[in-house]
Order: sequence, then C-alpha cells, then structure tokens
Amino acid sequence: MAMGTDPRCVGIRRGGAGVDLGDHASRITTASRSCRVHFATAVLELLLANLLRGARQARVVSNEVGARAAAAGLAENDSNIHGDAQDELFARAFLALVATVTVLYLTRLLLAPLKRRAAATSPASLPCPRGLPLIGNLHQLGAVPHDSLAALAARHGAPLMLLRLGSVPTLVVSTAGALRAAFQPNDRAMSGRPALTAAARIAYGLQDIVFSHPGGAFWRAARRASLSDLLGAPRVRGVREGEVAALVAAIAGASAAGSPVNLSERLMATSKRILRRVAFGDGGGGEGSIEAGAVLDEMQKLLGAFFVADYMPWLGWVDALRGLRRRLERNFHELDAFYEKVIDDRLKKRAGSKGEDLHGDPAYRSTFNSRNQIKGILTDMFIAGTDTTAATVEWTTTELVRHPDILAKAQQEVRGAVAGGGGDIVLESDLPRLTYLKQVIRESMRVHPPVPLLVPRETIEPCAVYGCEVPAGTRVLVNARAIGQDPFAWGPDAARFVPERHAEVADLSDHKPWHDSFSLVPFGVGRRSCPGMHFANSAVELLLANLLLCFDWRAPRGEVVDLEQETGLTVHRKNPLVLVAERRRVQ
Ligand code: HEM
Repeated sequence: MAMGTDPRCVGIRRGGAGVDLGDHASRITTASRSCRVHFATAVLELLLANLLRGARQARVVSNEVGARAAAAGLAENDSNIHGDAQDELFARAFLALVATVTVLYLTRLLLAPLKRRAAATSPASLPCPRGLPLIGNLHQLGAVPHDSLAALAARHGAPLMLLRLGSVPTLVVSTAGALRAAFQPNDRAMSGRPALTAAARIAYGLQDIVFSHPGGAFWRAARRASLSDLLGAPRVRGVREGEVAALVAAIAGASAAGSPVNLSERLMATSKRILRRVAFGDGGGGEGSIEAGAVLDEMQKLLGAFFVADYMPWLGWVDALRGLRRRLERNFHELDAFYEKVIDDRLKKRAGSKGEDLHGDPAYRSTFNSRNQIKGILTDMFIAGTDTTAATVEWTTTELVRHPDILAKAQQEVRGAVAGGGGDIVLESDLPRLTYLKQVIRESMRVHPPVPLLVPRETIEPCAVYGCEVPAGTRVLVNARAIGQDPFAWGPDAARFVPERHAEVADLSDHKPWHDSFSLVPFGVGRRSCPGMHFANSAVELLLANLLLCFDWRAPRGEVVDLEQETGLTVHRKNPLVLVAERRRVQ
C-alpha cells in the first residue's frame, strides 16, 4: 500500500471476496489484545454482578413494601406487581444487550489474528489515498477534478487507485497502461453507468443511450439506428456546411470594424444549431427554439451540477433543501413540453411520407416503442453532442493562437487545398486532404480532451484488475487528460503541443476508431465509446478548416490567451476565447 493510504478506505484486495471494510483490530498488538480481553471480561462480570444485585435489591425492596402494605392492612395493589415485573424485564433486556455487545466485541478481538494472517498472505491491495470520515476523498477533487486526481495519482504512484467519494467506491484510471489492464479483459464488466440523479430524471428514467443499461436490446438498437444512421444521413453534411458558412458570415460581419469576436459564444451557438437541425429538422426547433435554447442550457447545467445524493444517498434530502430537486423537476417538465410539441409538429408534417429524422422515419418508429425513448435519445444528442464539439474547436483555436508557427502551417495547408476550387469555402469533400489539420486536432484532444473524465462508468459484475478483485457496483473514472499526458505513452515532452507526433498514424482520414488505442481516448473506450465520433470529427474539421481559410487570428493587442479551465462534465475555457479575426481577401 502506498504511503499515506487509508487502511479503512473501502478496499479491493487481491484475491479477496470483494469489498473489505478495513480492520482496526489488525493494528492491536497481542499483548494489548489480551489486556483488552481481560478488561472486557472483567467489565462484563462487573456489569452482570451489579445488574443481578440491582434486580435482587429491587425485588427485596418491593417485597418489603408489599409486606409493609399488607401489615398496614392494605390489599396488595396491582401496580406494585406490575412495576416489579417491569423492573425484572428491563434488567433482563439490558443484560441481554450488554451480553450481545460484549460477545461481538470479544469475537472481533479473537478473530483479529486470523484476519491479520489472511491480510499478510495476500499481496498488496490497490492504493487507497486516505480520506475523511463521511465524505471520504470528495474534498480532494478540488476545483478542477481531473487535474486534482492526476496530481493525487502521481503523489501516490498509483496509475490505478481506489477512492471513496462520499460512500461510493471509485476506481480511478490515470495511465494508458492501467487503462489497458482495466478495460481490455473487462470491457463488459466496466460498461455500466451509475444512475446519477439528474441524468435519471432528464433521460426519462434512463431510457436513452448514454445512461441506459448496456447490452440490452434497446441500448444496442438505439446506438445503431439513431447514431450511425441518423447522424450519418446524407442531409447531415448539408446541415453542417450550411451552418459553418453562416458562422463565417457572422464573424466577418462582427469583426468588420476590427472589434474582437467572442469565438466561444459563437462556436457554442453554431454547434447547438447543427444538432437541433439534425434532430428536429431544418427549422432548428421552430418558433420555440429560443425558449428551447434556455431549457437545453439549464439541462446542461443540471447535468453538471453536484447532487449530494450521487455520493451520499442518505443525505439526498440536502439537494431538496438547496432547491436542486425543484429546479430539476421544472427543467424536466419544460423539456418534456418542448419535445412533445416538436414531435407532434413533425408527425403532422410528415404524415404519410418517409423522413430521415429520428421521430419521422417509420423504421425508427418500429425500433422505439415509446415517445419517452425518442425523447431520451434527443436529450443524449444535446448532452453529448453540442458543447463537446464547441469545446474541441475552442481549445484547438486556443493552442493555434498560442503557437503561431503551427497556425501558419495549418493555414497554409487549408488554403493550398482549396485554391483550385474557387478558394472561398472548405467543403466536406475537401477534408480528406487536410492531413496536418487532423494531426493538430488529435494533438488538441490529447492535451485538452473535452470530456476529461469521460462519462462515469460503473462495474456491472465483479472483475479483476492487476489481480485485484473489483466488486460489481464500483464507480470507474477514466482520466483521459492524465492519460494524454502519460510520459510512458507520449514521451518526456508529453506536456508540449506538437501535432507532428501524430504524423506516423497510418490513416488519419478514415476516422480510425481512436478508442482502439489506450493512449488517446477523448471519445472513450470499448463498447461504450462515443457513437457520435464520426459526426463530431467532421463538424470539428469543417469548422476549423473554414476559420483558418477565411480569417487570420490573433489575440487582442497586449493580451495573452490563457489555458484556464472551467469545471463541468465537458470542460470549456474558463474565460471566453475573444480574438481579433481579419478577413482574408481571396485574389
Ligand atoms: C468532439 C465531440 C465529442 C466528444 C469529445 C465526445 C466524447 C464522448 C465520451 C468521452 C463519451 C463517453 C465514452 C465512454 O464512456 O467511454 C461519449 C459518449 C457518447 N457520445 Fe460523444 N462525444 C462527442 C460528440 C458526440 C456527438 C456529436 C454525439 C451525438 C450527436 C455524441 C453522442 C454520444 C453518446 C450517445 C454517448 C453514449 C454512448 C453510450 O453510452 O453507449 N457524442 N462521448
């Protein structure tokens, strides 16, 4: 066990039968143990003697009172008899309680050597950094949890460590090697998701893809039908190209007078519009889309909020006191009303015709047998698809502006690739030629994975990692950010932004599944990895290619673009990315 680890932490022992609640007694020496046995026996004897004497005295006193009453000619009264019996009963009950507690205590003391011997013969358990009573290691999550966890893992030399977040045992994976060891043999066991409070409500009681039970027919059908077919549909390409062109026009307008533009805000709006148009059809949600925007924003906030019930279920009532439960209910009902309207509108419009969106296509209607399932999937697209795409472009642009040489090289590639085709816009068909841009994006996702702790997992059955048994129901956090900085996987310059390190990747253009490699996992790992990856990569590449083609970018004079991070499931910049954009003139 590493230095500073907590022997009382919910532990996972090699070859053990599951959760070990730790053992104070194992630290008691033989001498002090035998002292304690004697002491406990003496206390028990004393207590028994006193209680028996007390009961006897009570009986004598009550008999005397009875005798005196009889002598006084009074009839023996009922309440005296009753009180006598009560005393007796109380004494017996108390005796039984003391005897039980003492027997338990003595058994524990006597079993301690056996437990110690068992612990001594089993090799080390997973490192378990010391926590506090009740909250466990929660306080160690800090302001930026993925960075705090990476620091904690480094301090304990623990690529795989076991924390207790509140009362929840949590396995944290922090290097590529540990990820391979944990997931390669246990893909199925590691494929559950915890039923977090906000997700369970907003995703219609887990009737969605992100949080539903893995391996079920619904989960499989939903992944296949909704995300590969729907997001891969031919019209999606037109939606992306149209929205990117609109973004370029908006930035050109806003920066015409030389004023800086808030790129973070604009990227988020574009990303949302793309997803809304794909999910709801061309209107992006119709007339109600502005109000819907606020409802969806609130949903994202609630999903990232800290619900005490997710860590200390017995303290869940605190969430109600904080008003979080009420907010969640209000948001759920607003969201539901919005979905109902959208689905009704779409069904009316499409009656009798074959559509390509989720709720209009008869093929989808036969796969999903309730409206709630369709609403759950729509929610997934907003949870999983909007701010992840925006954050990726935001961080990549941040790094480009901080590295003018890399920016120039990427710009040169993009401008060269479209020179023959009119040169004023990059289309999706141009993307396969942009090899260096793909390297830049990979590097950005290595250093700034938009979902640095992925989406939490939970083991659905017991499994073994490094020979240690991990019980079912253990929460699992994969630190994609720490894995991206792992010097064993990326070399001593892992902290530097060097897109060329991906030049050797055999084929950057076919969206080779990144989750096959355990050292670059921005889209997750194994069977539960992101099904929106192809869709997202196309959107990110198209957005960046057009921003580089159409504008020259720099920080406002005298300002430096920082790397401060905001917290949340998806991690954005803390300060919005505000840049000067100079429109490039096409000759
Ligand atoms: C750059 C953009 C994106 C990133 C970085 C990203 C990242 C992730 C990550 C890390 C996970 C969890 C994987 C795991 O547990 O191993 C995930 C799951 C998921 N993502 Fe994405 N994602 C992105 C875009 C999208 C888009 C555009 C969609 C769909 C519109 C989407 C839909 C999903 C869904 C449905 C899941 C849950 C899969 C499951 O649990 O079976 N994602 N994503």
